[in-house]
Amino acid sequence: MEERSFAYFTVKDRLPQILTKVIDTLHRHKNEFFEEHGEGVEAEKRAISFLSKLRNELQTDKPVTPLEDELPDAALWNQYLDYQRNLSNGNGEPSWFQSPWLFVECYMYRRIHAALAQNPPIGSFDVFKEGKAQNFFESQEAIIALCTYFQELLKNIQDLDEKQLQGELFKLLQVSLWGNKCDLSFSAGEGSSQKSSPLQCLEDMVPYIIVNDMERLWSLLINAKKRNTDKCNVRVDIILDNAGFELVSDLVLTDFLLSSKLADEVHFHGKSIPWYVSDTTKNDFNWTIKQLQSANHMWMSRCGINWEGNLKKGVWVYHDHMFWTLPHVYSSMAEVAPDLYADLQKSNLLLFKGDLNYRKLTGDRKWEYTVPFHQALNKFHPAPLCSLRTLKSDTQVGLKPGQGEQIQASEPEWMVSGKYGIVQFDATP
Ligand SMILES: O=P(O)(O)OC[C@H]1O[C@](O)(CO)[C@@H](O)[C@@H]1O
Ligand SMILES: [Mn+2]
Repeated sequence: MEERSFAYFTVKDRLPQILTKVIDTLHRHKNEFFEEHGEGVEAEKRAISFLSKLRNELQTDKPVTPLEDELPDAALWNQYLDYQRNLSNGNGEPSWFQSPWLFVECYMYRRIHAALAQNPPIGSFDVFKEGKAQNFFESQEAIIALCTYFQELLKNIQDLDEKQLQGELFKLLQVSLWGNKCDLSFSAGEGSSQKSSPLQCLEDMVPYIIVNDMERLWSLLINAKKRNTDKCNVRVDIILDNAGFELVSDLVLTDFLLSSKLADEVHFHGKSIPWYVSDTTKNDFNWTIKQLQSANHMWMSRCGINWEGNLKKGVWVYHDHMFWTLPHVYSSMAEVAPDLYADLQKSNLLLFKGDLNYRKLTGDRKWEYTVPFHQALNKFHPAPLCSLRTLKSDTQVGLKPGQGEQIQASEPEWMVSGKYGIVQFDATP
């Protein structure tokens, strides 16, 4: 990791802050563990000491050590660690600051998971749950605005012509894109909710979409719809990112795809363990739909009820595969998780949400800005795919010559501020 780079500051400042918050959260829940399980205080102490040790290893730049737990993915992690060691040319064990940013960040979340998973009865406690729920509640107004807009739209969706349908798709794509501003690892767990109405300022934000392939997405979807016969369903997959407002915006987008008959089934991919503070797990997914259902607002609860129905009917399917919480970049998916790769091949379109997914799609390298997206994907191509991401890390490809330099000149922080976004598509196999 380069000293004074964005990666360096993340590992030096942000990751220890996140660990401190996790420790504090466990402390605060001590009594609750006791009341729930009649025990748990010992487990909480053990987990805290494990986490303090982890924070110390990070802050004093100790070697990154193999995982010692027996969780199902431990062997794959340790193989990856071996591979990193070989890359460091026999210079011993790479330390936290000498290892790639993507790897150490993933590794930290995996160790947090181990601290809890190894300590029953608090093994399935999600240390980030509170923050995710808070983000949801603080975005209440925006969620109401979005659900209301969407339910109104559904009333006459059958009567919309192609142009109008395209316009609505573009709106909801943008809401889902900007929803990606609301993640919590970026702010080290400090609040980051959607405060204003998500639909109002879309027009003003168009200039900040620096790669905008929405037209190409539309062509793919409308052509698939026209070709569609009863026998062959159009399937869209969405690789989710953050819970809270972003998740609601993704659910609205995917409901639109079904309701407009641009798609027949949607598959969601979430994380199987708590990840990057705000990423969506199965619990968050179900919790969010339940919250909407029982909300004291007609259109919010209508959304929740419909979505529960979609899951029951099987037109919405939730998956979590351990691959999404491994450190591997996506060009190794075919080899490391061939079952997942084969499943994604059944899709007509893969939507990847968020910054971390983009880093893993592009191998998290410092590419020249003008390198084609297809090249950076490095043969990862299970199906046509699109990244919807606000820029929060210094990887960006597929720009026009001079475009990156021009933005850089007026806004040095453009790659990490979350202010710019992309809708970047690649369909070539
Ligand atoms: O939720 P997102 O969009 O994947 O963003 C998470 C991003 O925030 C960061 O944690 C900021 O460092 C990045 O590591 C990561 O890419
Ligand atoms: Mn995230």
